[in-house]
Amino acid sequence: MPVPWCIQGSYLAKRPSFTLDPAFHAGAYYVQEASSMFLYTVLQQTIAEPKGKKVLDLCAAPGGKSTLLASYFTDGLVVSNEVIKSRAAVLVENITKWGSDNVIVTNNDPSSFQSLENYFDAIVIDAPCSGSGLFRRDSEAVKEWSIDNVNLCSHRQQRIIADVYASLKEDGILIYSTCSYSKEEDEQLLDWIVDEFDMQSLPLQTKDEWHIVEVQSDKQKASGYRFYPYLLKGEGFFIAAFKKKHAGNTIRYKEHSLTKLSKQEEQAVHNYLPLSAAYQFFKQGESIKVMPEQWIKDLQVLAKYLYIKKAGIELGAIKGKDIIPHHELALSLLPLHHFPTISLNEMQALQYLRKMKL
Ligand SMILES: C[S@@+](CC[C@H](N)C(=O)[O-])C[C@H]1O[C@@H](n2cnc3c(N)ncnc32)[C@H](O)[C@@H]1O
Repeated sequence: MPVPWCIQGSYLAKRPSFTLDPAFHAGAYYVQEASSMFLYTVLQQTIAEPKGKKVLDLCAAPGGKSTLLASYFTDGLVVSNEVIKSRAAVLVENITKWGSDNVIVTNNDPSSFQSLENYFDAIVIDAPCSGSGLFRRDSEAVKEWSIDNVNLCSHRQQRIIADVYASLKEDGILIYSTCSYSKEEDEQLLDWIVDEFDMQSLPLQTKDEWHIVEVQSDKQKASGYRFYPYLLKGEGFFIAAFKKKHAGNTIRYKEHSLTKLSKQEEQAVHNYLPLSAAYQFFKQGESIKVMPEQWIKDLQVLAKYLYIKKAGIELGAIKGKDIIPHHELALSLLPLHHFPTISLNEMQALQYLRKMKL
């Protein structure tokens, strides 16, 4: 059954064992909660032309929103950031499986983005929150809830937004969401955004049959959208969108240079993977990576200010005359038609994944 507010989403009749599905390991789909997928509708209504846009997913692990963004901004650049190191590793795994070549994963505190003034066309902040929206399915969330934690989360959310505000361009879109029902993290936070910054709330269109509840912030300055599990098929969720009214300073970004391939290496790699001129190869240590050429300059800028965990697709390494391919290449969405393929049944695919002999 389709998720009504996201064309790519489907409800499953029952939860299968994903770990026993080779397609799951290949990144053919990503398992995520239906309410969160409303992000797709928000994007459609606020960024009708995704081509060439740069978007930051600031609180990205484990990667649900980032996979959705990568599929929406196929001709754009997605910077997928997670501050917690262990969670950033899971994010890298999920983005690798998804296979998009236009995602850069970073592992930074939101304050690191302050130097990138006027840089992003859109920022998604799926904020760390007190989690009351998950009470129905997660008994731990009930035990951990306290009013002190709600206040702590609200202050943290303010700090996070303040940290990245400068990096949003004029007319840039800020999408803010939580999985909390607390007004301190939702409606009151929206008022705080309008009071504190040059931001205009963007009302969204919803269909009556979706049963999403539109709310006004306490001071009536902004619209927000609440998802209640007793009204729709999805968990508790809150989302709102804003547009930045005026630009900050225009600055010249510094760049970190990438290691280019030698002519010989370039030729060997091109023979192995004949991609069009729209792609550029570069080296990181022994590994050869590839990214759309149009984002290479941005990668150089981002590498100057941020800790890059992953950029583009890892092709493999050159060993003498051979190219030793990396598994990431097989998981990628790059055109790989010229490689020989063999068909496996489900059992063989699982055996392969368990590193057993076929
Ligand atoms: C709601 S989760 C994000 C879920 C993710 N967007 C998805 O769709 O899969 C919030 C994330 O914020 C991260 N986080 C925690 N403290 C943070 C902080 N101070 N600044 C930025 N992110 C933080 C958490 O580690 C967590 O990964």
